[in-house]
Amino acid sequence: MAKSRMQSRAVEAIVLDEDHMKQEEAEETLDESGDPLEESGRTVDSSDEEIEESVADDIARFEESFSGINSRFRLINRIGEGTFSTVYKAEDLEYNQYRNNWDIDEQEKRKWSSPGHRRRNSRRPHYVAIKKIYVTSSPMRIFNELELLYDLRGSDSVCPLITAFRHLDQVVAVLPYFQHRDFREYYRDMKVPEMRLYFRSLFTALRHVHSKKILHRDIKPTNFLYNPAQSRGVLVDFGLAERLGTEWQQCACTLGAEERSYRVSHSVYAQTQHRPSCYPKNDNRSSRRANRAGTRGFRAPEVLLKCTQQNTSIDMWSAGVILLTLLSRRFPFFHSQDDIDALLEITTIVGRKKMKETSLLHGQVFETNIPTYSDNGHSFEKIILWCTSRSSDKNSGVKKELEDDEKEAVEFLYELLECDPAKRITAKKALEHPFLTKDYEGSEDEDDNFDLVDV
Ligand SMILES: Nc1ncnc2c1ncn2[C@@H]1O[C@H](COP(=O)(O)OP(=O)(O)OP(=O)(O)O)[C@@H](O)[C@H]1O
Repeated sequence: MAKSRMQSRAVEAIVLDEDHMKQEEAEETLDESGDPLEESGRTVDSSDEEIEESVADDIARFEESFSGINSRFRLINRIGEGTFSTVYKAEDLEYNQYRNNWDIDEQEKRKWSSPGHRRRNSRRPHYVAIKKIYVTSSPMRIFNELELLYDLRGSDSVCPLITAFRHLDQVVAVLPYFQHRDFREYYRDMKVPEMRLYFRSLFTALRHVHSKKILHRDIKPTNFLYNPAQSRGVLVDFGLAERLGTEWQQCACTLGAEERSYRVSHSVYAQTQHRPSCYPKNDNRSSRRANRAGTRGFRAPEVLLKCTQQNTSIDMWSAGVILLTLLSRRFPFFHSQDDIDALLEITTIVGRKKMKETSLLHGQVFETNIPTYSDNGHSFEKIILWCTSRSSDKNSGVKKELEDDEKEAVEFLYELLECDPAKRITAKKALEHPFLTKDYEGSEDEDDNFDLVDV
């Protein structure tokens, strides 16, 4: 009888011993995920294509250093290189020895095949993605990723963990290989009806993740492997994901409106409002600490403002940045060097007034002496028209407008790129939004069977 890998192998394979745990002290503290421009994000779909010599050398080194990997997998190519890992495509040589509940395609085929055929072992090659997590990652971080992936099993839209192995200090995670197209190949010409399909798939994944009270924290195109031909994508890379409520400390954003405004009106900031901006010479307050992990350009305002009670809505903001990218045909849309830059980029759009309000919401003060920021910012309609070279011509008096379906997309965009996390749309509600329900006959996906918790 075939064994299920998750039950029989992963658990015994991942033994992060005490010595290994101690390495945590030497942990790298990198919390910035890959640059959206620099990531390779390539997927090579034909399995036996010529590979570069440097890739072949890299594969040979990996096979040599990870004893036994050759007997289980035939490494084919390097398909991704991120900040925390290198991902290889490989053929699973032991496929027929296990129960492969994760293999939806195979299960679908078996469902329709004759009983005799069903008993026979599958002869076609089965591909997996082997994620070699860099040894500089802390054992806790690796364990966290594997544990969350295990908790998220059972959803079509989250790339499941098949198994994982450790050899000395090297950990590899084995995932089903998901054929997808590189975002850079289609973001310039994706039509609005295709965007509806893309986001239906993305929010189905996020609804599942959020229903388990997990924040992904790194939503960006390269972490959502989308196959336009199947209108289906899967979420990958839970390396920065965390459970809701991890290391929370009270932030002003969760106070009632009355209490918050009382605190603001009695703050040091309020007392210095009528004087020119001044700052204490020796400020002995400890600086605020909050999880800022994520990728530049995709971080929500509350992450940049170091909110200490971040929740699943940070992923909805990042999804909004993807929609803005698709509508504006600009990738990456935001290209900040640091958090201050990132806040200023958002301020350019939402305006100075909104950014001040958003900052106060989290007990922070936003001041800028850059004169070009307007108080009210610019509408997304205007920005999209600018970005797609459709600005109105003042001389000829021709006023350009967005197409009707783009206007619907923009309405949805405002719900995603809402600065106040409490008002931002949830994944569950997003799937009920007219932008995503239009022309869509009910949902048949298995994710509907999960207990949903509105967060
Ligand atoms: N299951 C999979 N099937 C196909 N390709 C995959 C799979 N998992 C990962 N990849 C490819 O590898 C790339 C890197 O994977 P992943 O994001 O998990 O690594 P990472 O080191 O955490 O990356 P980053 O620094 O971008 O966050 C992906 O963008 C994708 O192109």
